[in-house]
Amino acid sequence: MLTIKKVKGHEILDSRGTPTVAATVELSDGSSAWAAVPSGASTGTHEAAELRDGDSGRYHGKGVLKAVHNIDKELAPMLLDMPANDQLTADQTMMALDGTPNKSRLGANAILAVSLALSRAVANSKGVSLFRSLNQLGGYLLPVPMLNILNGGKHAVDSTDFQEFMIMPVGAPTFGEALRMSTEIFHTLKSILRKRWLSTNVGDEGGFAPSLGSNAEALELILQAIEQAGYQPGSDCFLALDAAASELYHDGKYVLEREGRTLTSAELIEFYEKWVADYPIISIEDALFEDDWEGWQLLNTKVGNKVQLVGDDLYVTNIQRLEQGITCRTSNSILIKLNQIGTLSETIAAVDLAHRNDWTTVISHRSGETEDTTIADLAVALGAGQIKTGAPSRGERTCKYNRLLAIEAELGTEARFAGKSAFKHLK
Ligand SMILES: O=C(O)[C@@H](CO)OP(=O)(O)O
Ligand SMILES: [Mg+2]
Repeated sequence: MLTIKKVKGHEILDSRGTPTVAATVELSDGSSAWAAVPSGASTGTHEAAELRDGDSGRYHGKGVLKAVHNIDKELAPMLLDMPANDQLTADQTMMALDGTPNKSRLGANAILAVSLALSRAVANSKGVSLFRSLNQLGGYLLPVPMLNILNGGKHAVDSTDFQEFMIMPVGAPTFGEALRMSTEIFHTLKSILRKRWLSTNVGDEGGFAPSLGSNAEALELILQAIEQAGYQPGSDCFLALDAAASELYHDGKYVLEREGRTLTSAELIEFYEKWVADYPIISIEDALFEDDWEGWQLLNTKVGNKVQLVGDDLYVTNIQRLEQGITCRTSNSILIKLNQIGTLSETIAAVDLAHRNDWTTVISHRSGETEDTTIADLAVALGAGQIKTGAPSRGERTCKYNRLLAIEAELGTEARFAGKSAFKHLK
């Protein structure tokens, strides 16, 4: 029987230059693998608890070093000699050892690093790519990329209120063509910004972060870029947003600083209704505050049949919150982030639950990333249909897109691009 022989934690740096956790797992047949855990800036309150050092970059010994210590001294001895092929038991063993509902004792980041390294080591032992090792569907669907080409909110200083203005090249025939189309639009946007003397410096996720007077201006600029690059907005390429509205929510209202406006939940919903009518928007993520369940319900009744409504901070990849969302019909889609929940098994369970209920899923990076490309394989393995992993301008983002290109090449004629089929409301 293939068993776990060694588990080791490491401290590494993420793309913001802050410490993060990685782990190596070795198996009895000599196979081994490494995996790293990213970090968020606009984190949801209900996410699993990580052991981190904060944004100051100063080490206080309680954060990542503690997580690494927990891997070496608690998780490693517990997992030693356990069967390697049983991911669920390994994950459940780590959760039981942690003993808290939100993984706060050992750290969700410590547990996730080991969980992912184990799955990668098993794929190496089988001699197959991770997406094949994790696939239970029998077919391979390449995701539509959701590229954040204009960064605002907590990911950039002095830009837009809304955090992410994204493009989705839904009309492309293949993943490779979708990526080519997106990079053409990205470079065209750069030249449009330059001509207007607007900044072309990039934010945390690689998108531009110009200082703009309104949020709508961001949409207008991107629409121009799509057209100037030679594509048709609303058929070749759509717009997508992540408002990250929990960050805008203060004392029960939503503050749009760039526009000097403070809106109630109902007013913000009207704002979205108008945008959905005026612009080719295919998806809105975190449109409202993470605990504004009633607002989400109302929004879903108003525009849920015209646009994908994605819950990120709202569900935090957590089965219980997702179940509540399905019951209350708060949206029609969920963002999936491994480190919001802390194990591979729970992440897969959340995707399965969403798909069984005819919801769409978007596999996502974090704003503080690493070179780890697991999410690219996961998106294909689970047939998610969509992946969100930033702009094509920073290595920690392009490595995920490049991994998808490699997967597409490995699959050859077996590869199918999700395109329009990834969206229920376009069918
Ligand atoms: O809000 C989000 O969706 C993410 C990723 O884009 O940002 P962060 O990792 O900062 O939470
Ligand atoms: Mg989000």
